[in-house]
Amino acid sequence: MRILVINAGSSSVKFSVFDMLTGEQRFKSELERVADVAEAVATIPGLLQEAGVAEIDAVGHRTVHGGEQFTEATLIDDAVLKEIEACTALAPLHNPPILAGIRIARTTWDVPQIAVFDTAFHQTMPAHAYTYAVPRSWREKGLRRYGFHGTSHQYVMERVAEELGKPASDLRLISCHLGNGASVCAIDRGVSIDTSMGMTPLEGLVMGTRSGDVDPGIFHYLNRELGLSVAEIEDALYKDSGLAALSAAGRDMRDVRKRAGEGDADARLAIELYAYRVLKYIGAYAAAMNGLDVIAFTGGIGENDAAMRAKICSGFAFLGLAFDETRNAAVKLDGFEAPQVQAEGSRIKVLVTQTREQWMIAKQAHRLLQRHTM
Ligand SMILES: Nc1ncnc2c1ncn2[C@@H]1O[C@H](COP(=O)(O)OP(=O)(O)O)[C@@H](O)[C@H]1O
Ligand SMILES: CC(=O)OP(=O)(O)O
Ligand SMILES: [Mg+2]
Repeated sequence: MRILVINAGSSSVKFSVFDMLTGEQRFKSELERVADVAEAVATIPGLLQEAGVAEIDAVGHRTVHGGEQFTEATLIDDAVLKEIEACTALAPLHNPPILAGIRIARTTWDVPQIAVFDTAFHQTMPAHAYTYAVPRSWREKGLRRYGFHGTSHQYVMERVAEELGKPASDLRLISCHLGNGASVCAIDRGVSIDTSMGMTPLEGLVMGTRSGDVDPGIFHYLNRELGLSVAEIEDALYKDSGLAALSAAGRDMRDVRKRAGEGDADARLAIELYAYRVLKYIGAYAAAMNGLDVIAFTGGIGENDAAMRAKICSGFAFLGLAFDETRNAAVKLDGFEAPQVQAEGSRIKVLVTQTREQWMIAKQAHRLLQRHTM
């Protein structure tokens, strides 16, 4: 059984082919800043042919928004496609390219296509975490927090549990997925109980081009004072905010770091603000779980930016986190390892690991197909 996975995120499209019998990755391709996901998908059959893996048994699609209707991996048919389309308004940056990918994949590979949802893992959140305090008639329209990056947070949970030799049900874990999009998730004994993204992937942390939390009061203010429409404001909060707005270095943390190193005050503030927002969420989630055993970092920034991890973790000495700067600085991930970077005797453990969204998607798709053929 060979599964092709398509992961269309906000800053890249990642393709992988896995042999499910051995778990081996037979093909991998990552395209950055893709203008047209359908076009990117169209190049894949040729690349698979070259790699000698042209025969595909199923396609797994990372699907960002599944609303309330999808709580697990789902076989895509016309009706499911329509339901995913209905969630598009909730993730305007993510769902359209994903849908384009699904449509072309269905015509390219005549095999089962499975949607695996970013939102599914967070369907365990209690009402007090997912409800917005807004009029009932709005809430009846689906206005609530959903959360994203669930596939990544779930992988991190499993990997951390494996590394520590304890079941996830024994751990209070905060997973920090710091990529181009970024979110923090409170995983209380194996279950997502809160996460920083909300109804859309706009809430929460400072991201590459997204603002994260802002006061909803800015909408009317900007409309009144600058004559901006609601659509223009939303567009700017998604695409012209975050790191990209804070300094002239743009959305890539590597460039922000470089400028900050040259003494640029805006870039320094961007880093400060980024770390502070993550720290605030970790503090809140430690309280929400009545304690904290592990902080885990993943995503491009979480995996690679040792100084960012150090800055965030420096805020938790009061909870018994003793950080090992040397171990942290030495982390260089090139596989599935999950090094620990706390000092000896630290009450809170800190792990760093590469996320494996594509592998998780393949596994869930595989499990679904096995259930269907039994
Ligand atoms: N060595 C590094 N130091 C700091 N940031 C890094 C480093 N390598 C990658 N990043 C950051 O990771 C982000 C992309 O993360 P990634 O998880 O690959 O994104 P995506 O959300 O598209 O999946 C970018 O902001 C990039 O700057
Ligand atoms: C939901 C989300 O923000 O995804 P990504 O980080 O891939 O953009
Ligand atoms: Mg991503």
